[in-house]
Amino acid sequence: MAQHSKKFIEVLDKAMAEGEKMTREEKLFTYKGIAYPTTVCSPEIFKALESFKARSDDVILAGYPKSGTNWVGHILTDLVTTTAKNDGDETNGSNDEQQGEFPYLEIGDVDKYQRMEKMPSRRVIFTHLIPPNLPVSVFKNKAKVLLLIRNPKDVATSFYHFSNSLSPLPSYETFDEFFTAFMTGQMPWGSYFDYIFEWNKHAADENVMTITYEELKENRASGVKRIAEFFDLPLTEEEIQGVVKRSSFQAMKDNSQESHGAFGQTLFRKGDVSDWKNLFNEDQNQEMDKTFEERLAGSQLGAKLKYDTYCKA
Ligand SMILES: Nc1ncnc2c1ncn2[C@@H]1O[C@H](COP(=O)(O)OS(=O)(=O)O)[C@@H](OP(=O)(O)O)[C@H]1O
Repeated sequence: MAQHSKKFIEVLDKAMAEGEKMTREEKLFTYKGIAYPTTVCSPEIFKALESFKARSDDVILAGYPKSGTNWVGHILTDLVTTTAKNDGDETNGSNDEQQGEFPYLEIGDVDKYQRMEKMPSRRVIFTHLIPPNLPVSVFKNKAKVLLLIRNPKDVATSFYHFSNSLSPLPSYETFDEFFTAFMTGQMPWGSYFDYIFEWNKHAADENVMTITYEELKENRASGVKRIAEFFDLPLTEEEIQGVVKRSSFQAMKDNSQESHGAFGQTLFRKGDVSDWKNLFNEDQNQEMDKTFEERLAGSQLGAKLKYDTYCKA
């Protein structure tokens, strides 16, 4: 099944071609104190985004870059599309394929949000944004949000390799150089610690469900079932197993040329837990452990991340 497709590949191919021609300094711009890639975001889009009207039946996925958003986005799209087909409705679920929109909310053009008003329910929407930068209607209209989080050492590892393979992002000579940027929040979409800190304020909301990359790796079937229940998507056991099968790392990687084009070769890298052990040195481990302890250790999301299990050797 082609979950993404033409529009998705078109946006990414264009970004990669533009990125090739840019200097390091040109690749990011800052909006309200947070950096974003120039090739896919702009201050004009952020202004237009304020007018976006969320619906209570929207299916929203929130995750910091490199947390596995394409993976869980694929699961969500598959769940919504399967439910819609059962209802005899072939028009919703795969926004991108059928509606021609890029699934990440903050990526697109200034007219995107007007077009989205015409899209039938249920719309599947991904975002890397923190709650204060989301349109107010998301919380006001009680849209359901699935919050995806991943242990910070693997997020940093994935982001480092991604930055060095993808032309729209600034690259780094050494992991140490990247690590400094990551720890000081000089990253596209800002600091991961700020991200968790801000989302933690909504972790107890009844319309927000949190899932971790690691628990999904541990037991995909159980995670898929929980997600389907949260969004009231009534699939049969057989249909759930189909979604589980189609969302394995290997299945998605094998389908990546069709789903993500050239970008897929960079995106589907390892899909593992603990790859940070191949990159972090002792000083970097200590520094991140300390920052986690100071910023997130006592919080609800901090506990969900199971830092000691996943980030300590
Ligand atoms: N099916 C499946 N199973 C497990 N892991 C998967 C899967 N699909 C993608 N991935 C991994 O998710 C990481 C990319 O995260 P994102 O999709 O959020 O990246 S992006 O910010 O949107 O570019 C990236 O992690 P790393 O491999 O550690 O770099 C992908 O490999």
